[in-house]
Order: sequence, then structure tokens, then C-alpha cells
Amino acid sequence: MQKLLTRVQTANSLLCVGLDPTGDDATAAQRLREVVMETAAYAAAFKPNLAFFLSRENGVALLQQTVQSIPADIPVILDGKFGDIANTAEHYAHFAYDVIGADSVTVNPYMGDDAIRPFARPGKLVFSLAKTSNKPHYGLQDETLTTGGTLSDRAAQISRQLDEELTESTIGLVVGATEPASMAKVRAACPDQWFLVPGIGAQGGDLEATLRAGLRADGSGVLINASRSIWQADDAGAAARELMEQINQFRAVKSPANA
Ligand SMILES: O=c1ccn([C@@H]2O[C@H](COP(=O)(O)O)[C@@H](O)[C@H]2O)c(=O)[nH]1
Repeated sequence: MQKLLTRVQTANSLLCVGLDPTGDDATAAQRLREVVMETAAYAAAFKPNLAFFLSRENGVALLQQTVQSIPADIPVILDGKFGDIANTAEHYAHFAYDVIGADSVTVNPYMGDDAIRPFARPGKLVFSLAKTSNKPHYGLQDETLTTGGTLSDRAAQISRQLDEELTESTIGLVVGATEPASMAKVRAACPDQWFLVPGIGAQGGDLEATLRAGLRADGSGVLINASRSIWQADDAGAAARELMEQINQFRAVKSPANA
């Protein structure tokens, strides 16, 4: 968490560069090197998605090499959406942190808080799914619970309670950029937590509306992820810089000094 705070400040960036490698293994390895090198100056974090690596025969080795190629001061969020009973989750946590060297993970809170706790090691940042970006296919997330609120409201509440309880680690939330009204609702319920925000770029999320709804009062607290829109760009560095600058323009507009 401290690594993220320092990086956000030194790079003046809230951009998370997603690494979803496509193409054959040699092409993917080469493009990963290029994208990391060209975008590092603008990245507050990198987010490799585990599926794009595990779908390859030597995917774990490619993921390890990729993480090692990322400058040590930039946090790595391993997007695995892990979620299983605690005993099994311990093995996922060992894989993410000790085998791969990630600083942070994404988890699925559906099985309950015991599925999340093994990832909450001291200093680590855990992003728990609250409202995903795959609008309009939200599955169970919009279902109303007999106890009141929706399943995604409950997911956000679990994350907030855990963040308050587990003081040595940080629990944030994954909130998609495709429905700013939902983002605003989650921000109202979780005013201080960090949000990892996919859905900008290829999924068509509205950056300005997302930032207006998701930024904390201090003009921070969100990591805007872009994967395909950077990976597929002719100039990945320029695409990352442009998005970082757009984010910063809106941060300036929203900052308390300009409120
Ligand atoms: O709700 C979610 C949670 C995770 N993702 C992941 O983020 C990236 C988005 O990629 P783009 O190419 O920028 O659309 C990808 O790895 C997803 O699995 C998400 O999109 N939505």
C-alpha cells in the first residue's frame, strides 16, 4: 500500500496499465517488454490478468518474467479474482505473492470474508469485486437481498468492514467504469477506500463521469485501468501518457481547491 501511495505521488498518476497479452508466445513476450518499458513512466500500477498467462503452456514463467521486468517502485496487481475456502485461498495467496511477486491481488468475495483474509498480508493491497464492469450482464450483483440492499452493496460492505478490521493490510474494491451511478453509490458507502476501476477504453466507460463519481474528496483513491486500449495502440507510451493526462485534468477540476 505504501508503495502505491508513493508511486501515485512521484509519478503523479492514477493510471493502471493492464497487461492482457495476446498473440503467440514469442509475440506476447516481446509486446509485454515493449508495453512495460514504454508505459512505465506513466503507470501508477501494472495489472497483469492471470487468465492471459495461464492460457499459455509457459504462462507462469512468462508472468514471472513480466513482473520482474516492471520497475521495483511500481506496484503489480495480479488480477486473478481469487475466491475459495480459506485453506485453498492460502495456496492462491502463496502463488500470487511468493511465486509471482505481486504486491496486490483481486479477489471474489462471493464465498465470504474467509476467502479474502488469506490475501490480507501486512502491507498488501487486496481489491475485492464490488460492482463489475460487464454491464448489462451483472449476474447476481443487482439481486436484492432479504436483508436489504443488493448483493453488490453487501460486497462493498464486506470490503469496508474487513478494511476497518485488518489494519495491517488494505482492502480496496473493484468497481467498473461502465455505470457511474453505481460507482457513486459505492463511493458513498466506502468513502475512504481505494477503487480499481476497469472499463475505460475498450469497454467504453465514460472517464469524466467515472472520475466525478469515484474520486475521493482528496482527488485520489482510484486506479483507472486500461488494458486493450494501450496494448493495441501503435504507440503504447503515447496512449498511456494521454490517458494519464486526461485523468489528471479531471482530478484538477475536482480537487478541493477548485471545488
Ligand atoms: O469488473 C471487471 C473486473 C476486471 N476486469 C478486467 O480488467 C481488464 C479490462 O480490460 P480492457 O481491455 O481495458 O477492457 C481485463 O483484464 C478484465 O478481465 C474487467 O474488465 N471488469
